[in-house]
Amino acid sequence: MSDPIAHADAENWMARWREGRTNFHQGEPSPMLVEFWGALGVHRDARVFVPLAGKSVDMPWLAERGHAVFGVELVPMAVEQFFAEQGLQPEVTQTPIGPLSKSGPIELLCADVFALTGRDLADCEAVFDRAALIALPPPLRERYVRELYAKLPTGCRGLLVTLEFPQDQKPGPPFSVPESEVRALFERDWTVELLARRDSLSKNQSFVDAGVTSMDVVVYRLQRR
Ligand SMILES: C[S@@+](CC[C@H](N)C(=O)[O-])C[C@H]1O[C@@H](n2cnc3c(N)ncnc32)[C@H](O)[C@@H]1O
Repeated sequence: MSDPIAHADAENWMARWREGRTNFHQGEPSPMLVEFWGALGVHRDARVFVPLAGKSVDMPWLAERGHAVFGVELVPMAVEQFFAEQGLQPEVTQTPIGPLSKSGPIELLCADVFALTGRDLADCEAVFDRAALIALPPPLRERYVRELYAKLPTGCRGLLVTLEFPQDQKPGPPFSVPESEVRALFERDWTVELLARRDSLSKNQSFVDAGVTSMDVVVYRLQRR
């Protein structure tokens, strides 16, 4: 990882997992996934890319709907915890960029997402991005969309979940990513449709405790042109 910002960010995530600072993790599938996945119209056997996957239970939820799931997560501890908590014993093979753990329809690659190639993503017909774009600081966000999303194939559909709150009231991650930034990042290559904007401050006590005065969760439907 030659980019110093990416390197510092990676170190930070390693430390978070080591120290158990993983309050982004949800024990239940993301409500926005459950509510809006159907709106994408992705067929059952489509392969779904889950970037910055953590140990998200959104992966088994997608697998239960018939999808093949391709998650990518940087931190080995997250990958180990995912399979242990799901009661699965994956088969592990080595790839040029990291170990790939596979159990049934779920593949979880332990690697830097920026190391993926177009070939790795060529057969992903959909992407689910929760706490991924918004986990990255501004310069990496730009790289993430321009480099990584650019490797997804034409016609690929995505569900993107973001947060919007006054960033000066609480430093990221997660970062507030306003609609204007989402459109500036994606609209060159992707059709962006806002599906929902919901007030979610009362569901995020740590933000209330930090003095944050407003917070929306925002969901977009993406389609690669
Ligand atoms: C905020 S968490 C969200 C995890 C998951 N999407 C969820 O909803 O629970 C972001 C995750 O991205 C991982 N991550 C950060 N930078 C990464 C990178 N460059 N490549 C792959 N994973 C990365 C972190 O280790 C962390 O598990």
